[in-house]
Amino acid sequence: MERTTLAREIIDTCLEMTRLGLNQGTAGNVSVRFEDGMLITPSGIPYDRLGEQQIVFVDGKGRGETDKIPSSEWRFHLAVYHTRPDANAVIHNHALNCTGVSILNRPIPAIHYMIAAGGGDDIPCAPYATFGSRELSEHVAVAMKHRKATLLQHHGLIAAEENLSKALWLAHEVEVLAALYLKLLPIVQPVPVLPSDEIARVVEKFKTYGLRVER
Ligand SMILES: C[C@H](O)[C@@H](O)[C@@H](O)C(=O)COP(=O)(O)O
Ligand SMILES: [Zn+2]
Repeated sequence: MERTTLAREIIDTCLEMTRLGLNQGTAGNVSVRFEDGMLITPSGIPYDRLGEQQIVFVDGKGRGETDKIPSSEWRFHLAVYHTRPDANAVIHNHALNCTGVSILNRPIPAIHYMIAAGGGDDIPCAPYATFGSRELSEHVAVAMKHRKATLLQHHGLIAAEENLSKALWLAHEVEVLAALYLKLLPIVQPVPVLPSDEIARVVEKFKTYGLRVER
């Protein structure tokens, strides 16, 4: 797809993320895989002021464009593309419930079968490191090796998928799971979870979900 079209899709995704209540202010960032690197939102610019020309290209080695400042989190976006060949879009936000669980420094367990949308039986929580740091990108690479989404301790969420609309859908699903988990925690501990073999079954079913008639 052409660069300007992808840049527009990135901006529309950012605006929709805010409309859905998944983010606030200039928090968060969005990218898509492009050529040997990625197109990514610039740092610190409100989404409703973004134009296509402000979206930044960063190559696979982390070299950006001289006249633009890429998101401070370009390192972890690149780390996800390196770690997950299936990912073409990465979304980061500070969704309230995801961030709440991240502060507790725990993964979201298999409280509902939709956990499988993240590729396994939990949404992990990558250890804290300063925003924008190489250390944070290394934690993200580990957490995302076997998952499509991870919490970032004391920070927020990352979701990666084959395209932007699926990545946004996943970010929304994880936020719903995080909200459910936070509601249940004061009522019952430990919160009941589904067994791993059931989640593995659902992960498999999701690979063809909506693509063929179930028999
Ligand atoms: C301090 C930043 O807001 C940090 O939280 C970063 O992770 C973020 O979400 C937005 O930073 P950019 O505007 O640099 O993408
Ligand atoms: Zn952030």
